[in-house]
Amino acid sequence: MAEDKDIFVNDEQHKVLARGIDLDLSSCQTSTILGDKTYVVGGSDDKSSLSIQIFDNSNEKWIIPTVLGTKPSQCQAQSAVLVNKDRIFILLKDFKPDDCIWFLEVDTQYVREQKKILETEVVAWSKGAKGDRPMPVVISGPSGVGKGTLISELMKEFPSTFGFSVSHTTRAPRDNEKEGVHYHFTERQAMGKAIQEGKFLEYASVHGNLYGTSLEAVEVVADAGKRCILDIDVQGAKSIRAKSLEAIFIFICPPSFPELERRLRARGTETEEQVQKRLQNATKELEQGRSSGVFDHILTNEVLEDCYKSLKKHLGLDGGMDVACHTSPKIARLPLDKLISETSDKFLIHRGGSERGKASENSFVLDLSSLKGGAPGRTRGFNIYTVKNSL
Ligand SMILES: Nc1nc2c(ncn2[C@@H]2O[C@H](COP(=O)(O)OP(=O)(O)O)[C@@H](O)[C@H]2O)c(=O)[nH]1
Ligand SMILES: Nc1ncnc2c1ncn2[C@@H]1O[C@H](COP(=O)(O)OP(=O)(O)O)[C@@H](O)[C@H]1O
Repeated sequence: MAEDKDIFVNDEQHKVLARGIDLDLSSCQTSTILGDKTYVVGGSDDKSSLSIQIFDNSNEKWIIPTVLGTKPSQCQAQSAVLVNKDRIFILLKDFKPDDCIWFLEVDTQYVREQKKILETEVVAWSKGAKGDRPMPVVISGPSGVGKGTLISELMKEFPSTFGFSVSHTTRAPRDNEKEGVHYHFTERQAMGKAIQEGKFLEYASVHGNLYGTSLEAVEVVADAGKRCILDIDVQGAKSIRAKSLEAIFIFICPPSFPELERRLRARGTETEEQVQKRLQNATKELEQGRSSGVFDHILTNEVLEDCYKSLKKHLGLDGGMDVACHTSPKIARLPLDKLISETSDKFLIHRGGSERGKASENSFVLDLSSLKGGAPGRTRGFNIYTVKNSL
């Protein structure tokens, strides 16, 4: 094992910072250097979130960056270290094991893109999550074609395999719809703000209302070890495809236009005006669905049972087993009072009180060598394991 390099901010790294930055060590402020910039995390009076400041060593000025992504709340950073030369790995204090690993991206592709768009200094939070994300399923099709019906059949038959991505929408709830189950019903202004803050994977204006998939909606399903199903329109499917998010894209067609109209009216959930709007949009959606090249499979929902069978076949579910795509992440209990040490892209985490620099049974290795994903979503693909004394 390479020699441990102490990166705990309270001592060694503090010395590196002899450039006029006084860290507030009582509030566990950490600092990390990348090029000319020193990223200082934590230490605000507001204990409800971690503050971030950047000291530009080239002109000795402080910068308050725009902070994107979902931030950790109510916490103090215990340790921080640069990984991959583009993000700061941050271990939080007093947090549950599943919640203490975070990444503050400072120079990833996402952050560089956002800097260009926003024309300001940008950093982005991404929560560390164990386990890989099973490939999501995107289902699109015109209103009334039977998407919801097919999805609820899948969820009923395979409750451990699938989880539904609950979208946000500005449309009013229908009588049978529940907040947080069918949609997160929201005000346009609040949704616009959340979109600006980078919290959405995609969004689109459909039938006069705003609809969108938040990153959180997809990640909570993946966190539960389930395969995410998204019921979104063609524009949303296109934008997910463009982001190269690995997914299976399925488009559902009606057997005929009159049958689509019959189903939509028979459902009885829309006013006449809304039915007309949905039917008008259906022509364009059907054209785009069939010809856009976005969809991997195009199914016709004539007889429900047949279409459902065909859907299952395309999803590799002919066997009918209901199993989670991966078991819930088994995470080694991370010690609280801890120090971390770096050995290339592996980090040794010592339980407080153990002799520093010596691996013990109380030590853990955090292996970041296969990091995947990142802001504005979760960072996945790392491992945690205990260290044997022989290391
Ligand atoms: N782009 C996008 N479209 C969505 C989202 N959620 C729902 N939609 C689409 O919005 C359209 C209208 O949905 P809804 O009002 O529930 O009506 P329904 O399709 O008749 O059940 C449908 O095409 C949905 O697939 C989303 O998060 N993003
Ligand atoms: N294959 C089918 N044959 C007849 N009716 C269907 C079929 N599939 C769905 N339906 C009915 O059509 C209506 C619209 O289906 P729904 O799942 O709400 O569509 P979507 O979610 O695409 O808007 C519902 O009343 C549903 O019961």
